[in-house]
Amino acid sequence: MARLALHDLALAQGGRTVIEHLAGAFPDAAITALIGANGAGKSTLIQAIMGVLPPIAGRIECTIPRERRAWLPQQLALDLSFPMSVEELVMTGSWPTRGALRGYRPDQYRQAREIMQRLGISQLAHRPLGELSGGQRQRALLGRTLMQEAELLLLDEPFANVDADTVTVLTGVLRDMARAGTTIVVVLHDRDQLAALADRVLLLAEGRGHWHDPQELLQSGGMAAAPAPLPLHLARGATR
Ligand SMILES: Nc1ncnc2c1ncn2[C@@H]1O[C@H](COP(=O)(O)OP(=O)(O)OP(=O)(O)O)[C@@H](O)[C@H]1O
Repeated sequence: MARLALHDLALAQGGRTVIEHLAGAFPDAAITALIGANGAGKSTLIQAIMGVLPPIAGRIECTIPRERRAWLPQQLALDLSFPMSVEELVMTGSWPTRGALRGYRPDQYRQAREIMQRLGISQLAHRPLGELSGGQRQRALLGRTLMQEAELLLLDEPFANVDADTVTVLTGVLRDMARAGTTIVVVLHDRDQLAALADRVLLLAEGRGHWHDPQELLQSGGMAAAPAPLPLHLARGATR
């Protein structure tokens, strides 16, 4: 049985129903792309899976322990004025399992160094977060989830405002994480990114969810040619 499944789920925002009768399982050790027009409810579903938005009906079944669930919010949602270096941010990935007050072991520093190297940010280890570019910041945030050894990773538009090199690095790391067993759900808008990443697709439209095979969806013209966003027939179904 899949480690993350939705059962006749309904979600609301500000008293208005956004999604209804959503059911299905996210495949383990695989990447599911969450797509849909603006306002279709992608971020709402991510919030519900993370447990910060209670369902108004149905339920979310998740057997992955809370300390192994990680969430990369949209970049705009982050407060980066907090004085912290890249290395310190990556190290906080050990907090959910080890606690914030216990100090770090030498092997954890080693692990953080390996992660920063994998992400190409070793030279930025002692740089404050506030001085990073969008791409550098996104690499550091993904580094934190690697440190956490996340088994469920939710990402909300991780490629927005990042450079092409970062897209390549992040894509490789996400594929490796899925291969190693992580269940990944990623909000995407771009056809090329969907082709490069997705093993499965959950399309939200008209308040409902539709599961697709990515190749079938791409071949059927269900997504516009790159790099355009989703086609209008999907946007029309949005419930904003
Ligand atoms: N805090 C809130 N209070 C009231 N309504 C909200 C709130 N957050 C979102 N909504 C509404 O809920 C609906 C779904 O929003 P959501 O952010 O989940 O969409 P989305 O698919 O992630 O959109 P986008 O692609 O623009 O990020 C929209 O109609 C939105 O206006």
